[in-house]
Amino acid sequence: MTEHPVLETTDLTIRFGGHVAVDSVSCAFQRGTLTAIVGPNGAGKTTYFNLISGQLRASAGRVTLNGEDITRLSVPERTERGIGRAFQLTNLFPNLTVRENVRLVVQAVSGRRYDLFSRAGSHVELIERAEHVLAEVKLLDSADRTVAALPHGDQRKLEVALLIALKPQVLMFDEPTAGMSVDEVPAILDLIQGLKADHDRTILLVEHKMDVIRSLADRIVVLHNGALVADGDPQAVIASPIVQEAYLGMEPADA
Ligand SMILES: Nc1ncnc2c1ncn2[C@@H]1O[C@H](COP(=O)(O)OP(=O)(O)OP(=O)(O)O)[C@@H](O)[C@H]1O
Repeated sequence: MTEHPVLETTDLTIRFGGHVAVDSVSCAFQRGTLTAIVGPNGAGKTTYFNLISGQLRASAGRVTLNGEDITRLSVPERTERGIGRAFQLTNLFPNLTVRENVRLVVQAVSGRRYDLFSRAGSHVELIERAEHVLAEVKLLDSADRTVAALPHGDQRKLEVALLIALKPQVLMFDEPTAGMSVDEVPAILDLIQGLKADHDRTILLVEHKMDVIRSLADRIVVLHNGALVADGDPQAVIASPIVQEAYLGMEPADA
């Protein structure tokens, strides 16, 4: 029996004036999967993400999380329910250390969710939880450095750390390797690969780079002109001539 999807969009649509940027997209995301959302520039990928995370409000259709309709909820309300989006965090404290930044988020989440259960929110447990998050993103060695002194790649890792400290059910990455130098890319890919080890997580990834998609995705969804035009197993989607030529701009030989 198939599990109920964690996240689902149904006929999700947004119009900007006369332009339909996301066009009646129906798609369900299962727990424990990583889905890459691909398509040419302007296909509607980021807009689709914005509709899921709440930065934009839909013109029609709905978004549900564990069956609850969240279409009209604000970004913080969606975050609270478990939608986490990486690289959108503006709340890094540059003059605090990596560890202090992580502890602040862990503490804030703890206060939010466990305030009546003092044991769960005890000081020792918060510290341990922060160390666990730091270990997961492989930042223990840099934990005492101030954020301002971190290399760019480590700042990205810290952003992932703050995301997972929020304990989201759905983790969204919009071009996580964009702007990275070639030597920084493998670490962030390893990190995202590692996030899949926790099978409670559902990961959505917007990405252009085929090698990244190939190494991470369990499934590929293709958007074109705002509409969902292909959805399935990565190999099959990548190999399909229509997708290669029309939507990914590749020659079949590149696959
Ligand atoms: N706030 C907005 N107002 C008007 N048009 C918008 C707005 N946001 C996006 N669009 C339009 O919607 C379409 C989809 O844009 P979107 O950024 O979602 O595409 P994308 O697939 O993420 O592209 P890219 O790969 O280049 O990032 C584009 O035609 C874009 O110009």
